[in-house]
Amino acid sequence: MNKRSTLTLKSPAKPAAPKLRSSHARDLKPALQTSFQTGLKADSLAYSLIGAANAIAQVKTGTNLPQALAQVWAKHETTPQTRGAMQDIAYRAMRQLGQSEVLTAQMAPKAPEALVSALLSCALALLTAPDEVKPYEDFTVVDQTVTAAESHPDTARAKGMINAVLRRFLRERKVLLDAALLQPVAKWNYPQWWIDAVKTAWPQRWQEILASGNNTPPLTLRINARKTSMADYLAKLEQAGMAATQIGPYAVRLAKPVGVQLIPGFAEGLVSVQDAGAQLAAPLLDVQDGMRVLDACAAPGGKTCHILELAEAQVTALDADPKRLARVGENLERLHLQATLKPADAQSNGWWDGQPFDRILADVPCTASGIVRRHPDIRWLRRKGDTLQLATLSGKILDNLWQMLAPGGKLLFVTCSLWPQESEAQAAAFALRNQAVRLDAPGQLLPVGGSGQDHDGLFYALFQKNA
Ligand SMILES: C[S@@+](CC[C@H](N)C(=O)[O-])C[C@H]1O[C@@H](n2cnc3c(N)ncnc32)[C@H](O)[C@@H]1O
Repeated sequence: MNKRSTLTLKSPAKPAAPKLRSSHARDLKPALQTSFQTGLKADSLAYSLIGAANAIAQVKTGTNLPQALAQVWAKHETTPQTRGAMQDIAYRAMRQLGQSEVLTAQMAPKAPEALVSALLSCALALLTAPDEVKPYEDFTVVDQTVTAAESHPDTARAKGMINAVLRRFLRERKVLLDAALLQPVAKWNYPQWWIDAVKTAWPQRWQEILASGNNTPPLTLRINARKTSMADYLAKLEQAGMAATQIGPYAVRLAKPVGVQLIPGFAEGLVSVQDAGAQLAAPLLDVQDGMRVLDACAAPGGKTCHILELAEAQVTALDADPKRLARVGENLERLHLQATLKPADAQSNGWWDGQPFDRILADVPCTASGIVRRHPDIRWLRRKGDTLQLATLSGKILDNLWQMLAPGGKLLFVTCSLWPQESEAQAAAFALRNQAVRLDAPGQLLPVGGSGQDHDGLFYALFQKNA
């Protein structure tokens, strides 16, 4: 039996009657019924909408979006197309969440329950998309959102309200949007504390930074210098009919993002996917053949592999998360490279053999506020206090690693943060505490567009230990 007929069998013509909760009282805040099978057709927009809404509702309770989507996919029948549609809707919804929630508050008679609110956010993200990238007709979105609502016990009672809200939005779109956009959270689509933090840190460029975080990211590749050259790989892309631009010594940006399975030479290890800003790390570390190198926060291994593509070094790749460390192993294998993998805490030295390292890369855990265009859920998951907590952890990691650096050796400190507390202030305090010599490095790279610039927000500081 083929996949399609399996789907049809599982999909009755009429949605199963939703089971309503015994209590619908708002203050009980019931857990989401994430496993409920809706009976919708897996290839319908309604199915994708309720799946995406489920993921968004989970993000609101603290799960990151990739994990939330993976959970939805694990519990519900999906095809690659359905997963693609759910993902697309969920990412759009995250990028527009501020606007959608303000619009919902304007139109809904009372605060909707979690899944209802998430479903409305998914629908509104589709309805407010600019015409040129609008994936569905407005009337289809409204009809399918109501069908989705009807199919699930957490939303069925709100079906009428959802219908009324979406139809009102279509009738009064301009007035409603004009009013909503007076609120910064709706205009910029970030929590207010985040907007304030960007304004404080980057008073001249805060608007550009916030706006760029709502763009969809490019697909940038890193050429494997061991296996190919920029000229040869660009020719290969041209042969494959894929338009691309060189945007760094090893960086190529594809005009149109595609799945990795469609990238020429990916499986053979000719290229990897890596942001152009992240590709600065390995060259800055200045690794020479034969050196002992520690990549202290290595997973998933983008920078580990780049280091090994540039030099025959003895690399130890450390990460506190063994599952993430396994991904370093997979990447090394695809690229035919070798490193010693250590699941361990970079704050301690219990795992260290006492032999100093010539180079240390400290790509420390941080708020990831510089990579929100790739991870639009981060802004809704983070809390203001996270910055200080993560800066304290990374300060401990840096001080510990410094003990393991050979005299004359170099340590490269990297974050993908926009907050100075995690980056420049941390670098300055570290240099002072350890009498580290500060060498030339880019410092803060802001994730703003412009000619020749297309990278995430990263911070680089390079230190040398006195010989
Ligand atoms: C920014 S990511 C590293 C990205 C990686 N360098 C790359 O280029 O692919 C930070 C990593 O630090 C790891 N981490 C967090 N706390 C750690 C600790 N105390 N010791 C070692 N690794 C840690 C996380 O598991 C995460 O994989």
